[in-house]
Amino acid sequence: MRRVAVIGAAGRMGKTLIEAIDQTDGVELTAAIERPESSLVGSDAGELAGIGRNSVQVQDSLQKVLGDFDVLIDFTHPSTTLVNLELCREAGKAMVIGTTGFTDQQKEMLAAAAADIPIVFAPNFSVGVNLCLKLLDMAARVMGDEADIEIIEAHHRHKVDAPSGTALRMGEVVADALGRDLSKVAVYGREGQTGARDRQTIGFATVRAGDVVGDHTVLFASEGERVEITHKASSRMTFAKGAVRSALWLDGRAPGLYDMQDVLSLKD
Ligand SMILES: NC(=O)C1=CN([C@@H]2O[C@H](COP(=O)(O)OP(=O)(O)OC[C@H]3O[C@@H](n4cnc5c(N)ncnc54)[C@H](OP(=O)(O)O)[C@@H]3O)[C@@H](O)[C@H]2O)C=CC1
Ligand SMILES: O=C(O)C1=N[C@H](C(=O)O)C[C@H](O)C1
Repeated sequence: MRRVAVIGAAGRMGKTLIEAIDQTDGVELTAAIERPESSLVGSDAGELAGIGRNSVQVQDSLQKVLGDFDVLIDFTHPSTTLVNLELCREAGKAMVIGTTGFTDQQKEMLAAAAADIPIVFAPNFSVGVNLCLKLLDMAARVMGDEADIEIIEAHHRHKVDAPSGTALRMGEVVADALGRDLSKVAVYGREGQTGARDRQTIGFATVRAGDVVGDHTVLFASEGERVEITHKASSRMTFAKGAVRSALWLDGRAPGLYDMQDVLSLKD
């Protein structure tokens, strides 16, 4: 049985992860952690997630429970994840990281830690989005030189980073396929007298509204036709199931930085 800990246990993803672990054979929730100031510390993690009592008490520190799990699932905030990363690295614990909003420098810290522990790090753990990444590579190679490329994403009002990690990854996949450097060609929103569109650019547009779980569209628009590749998540369970699948996949894996494409065997 794979022993799994969830940090950010009271968050939107934390609660869904606890439910997904409960629904999956071969994994067991052995620790749940929240911010020390949280009023939910000490509560029952199963009750918190709405699945009934599971006798896992929410703890106020990862350090206290380092001996109690094999893999940590972390969907929190970049600064929190980086602290957890060092603790897991020292303790030799595997990690599944779903947090988004890291800077390039912070991503390098994840890569450095992966020299010592196995980590699955992905901006989106759904099967559908990872399939879309493959389709985007193909669409960019076929249409990219002729088409204007725009990436539109929508999320719930509580999301704190923009564009979404998924939208940025989609941009990277398209830019890589076309031999472009995303940091040079990305345009994050437009306003005023912008001038005509530069064909090389990849545009991003962000919507934040209500309870949208996560919508992404990549538009390839040329003269006379356009292709739109769209993914819509209607439940966080799709992300949670992918993260739990990753936790199982990490069992016995060598140190390294992996992503959901590795877990799904989608790499060439
Ligand atoms: N890769 C993927 O497939 C997906 C990624 N995400 C990403 O996951 C992250 C979390 O999203 P979401 O669940 O919606 O956000 P929430 O704000 O609902 O959850 C984050 C949780 O982490 C807690 N937390 C923050 N700091 C600490 C700490 N030091 N110790 C323990 N717990 C802590 C927060 O507590 P508090 O509220 O008190 O701050 C909160 O409960 C985001 O970066 C989001 O983009 C989301 C969905 C899918
Ligand atoms: O914050 C969210 O909710 C989500 N974040 C991820 C991202 O930034 O791409 C994935 C998903 O779309 C939901």
